[in-house]
Amino acid sequence: MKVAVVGATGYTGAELIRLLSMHPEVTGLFLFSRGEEVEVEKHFLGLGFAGKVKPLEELSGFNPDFAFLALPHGESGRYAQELIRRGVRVIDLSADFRLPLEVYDKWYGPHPAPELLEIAVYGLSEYFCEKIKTARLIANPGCYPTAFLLAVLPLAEKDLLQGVIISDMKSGVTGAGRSAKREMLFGEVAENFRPYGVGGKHRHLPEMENFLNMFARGLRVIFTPHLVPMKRGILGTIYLNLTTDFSLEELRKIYLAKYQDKPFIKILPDGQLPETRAVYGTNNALIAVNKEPGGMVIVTVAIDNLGKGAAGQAVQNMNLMAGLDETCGLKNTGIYF
Ligand SMILES: NC(=O)C1=CN([C@@H]2O[C@H](COP(=O)(O)OP(=O)(O)OC[C@H]3O[C@@H](n4cnc5c(N)ncnc54)[C@H](OP(=O)(O)O)[C@@H]3O)[C@@H](O)[C@H]2O)C=CC1
Ligand SMILES: CC(=O)N[C@@H](CCC(=O)OP(=O)(O)O)C(=O)O
Repeated sequence: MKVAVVGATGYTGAELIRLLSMHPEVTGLFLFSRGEEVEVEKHFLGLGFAGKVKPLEELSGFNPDFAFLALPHGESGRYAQELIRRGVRVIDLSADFRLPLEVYDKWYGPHPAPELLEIAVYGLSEYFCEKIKTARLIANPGCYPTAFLLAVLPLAEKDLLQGVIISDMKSGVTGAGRSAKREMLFGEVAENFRPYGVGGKHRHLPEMENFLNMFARGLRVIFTPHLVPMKRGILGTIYLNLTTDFSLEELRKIYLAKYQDKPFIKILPDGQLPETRAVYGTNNALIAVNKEPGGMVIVTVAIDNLGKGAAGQAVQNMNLMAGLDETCGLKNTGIYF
């Protein structure tokens, strides 16, 4: 397969290069970004891929089987238009095709390609697998919503939840992208731990609620993200109220049954809890289910924001679209220490 990565000089771009250059079915990997043509090694010394990053203008003369858009919101939509018109299947890592138009406009501003929204499929691989297989345009989910939805949907889809869901999440700094921002400087982030977007202000809240509402009605989400002084990883602690009392054993059985044939989702046994180093570099999600004495369920979840939260899930979606095993090129990609 010939595959293009557009926005190859960013963090998710780098992770896509790492994964796609090792992928057994990718025979041609073509990289594009703003600026002059340069060797990949000039951007990412040691990444081990010997190609060049070409200027974005050259994308117009090129028809790959798949194009990954690793661009900022608003930019992706414009490139998707042109690629879809030429018959290229597109996996967009930005938020451009994740939400209904009126919700997108409210949180992100005017939509760059609203006419494509009707063909976009939300790329949460474990839940929309059949639609993903035949899709021309994938809206790859946000990192926090991926962790949240994987942790909550097994109970939501059985109508076992009520009231407010508290979603307390922490992310490493690569989640914020590679462009220079004062609040992401080493001096601001190192040995520091801070919340942000508190009080319903984070743009991943509507994404969580929109897809949660497809499976269960009447639930409200309180989402508080935090920035942790580490490079990659997301840890979520999610507090849930049940409609009926279930034992911990019964709850675990629901999760195990739901994800039994899902190779990237691991439900941890009693006594084990997720941690970010255990998913570093992988496409895995680790989930643990627990209950506190008052009856609330506490689901903890760990993913790599650049893995299952972005590039890993994007490659999983390409595998599904290409009719390959979904784990193709995604096994053994992690690092522990
Ligand atoms: N980082 C993460 O963990 C996650 C990111 N995402 C989403 O994936 C997308 C990429 O994220 P990430 O890799 O972190 O972002 P980065 O900021 O690290 O990289 C962005 C890329 O887009 C290019 N770019 C920036 N502005 C423009 C523009 N106006 N026109 C064309 N190209 C442009 C950059 O090129 P240049 O080198 O020229 O600046 C770079 O190649 C974003 O939409 C992000 O929200 C989704 C899930 C998780
Ligand atoms: C640490 C950090 O800043 N994280 C990002 C989320 C990144 C992500 O998943 O992405 P999308 O932008 O594609 O929705 C944030 O909070 O905005």
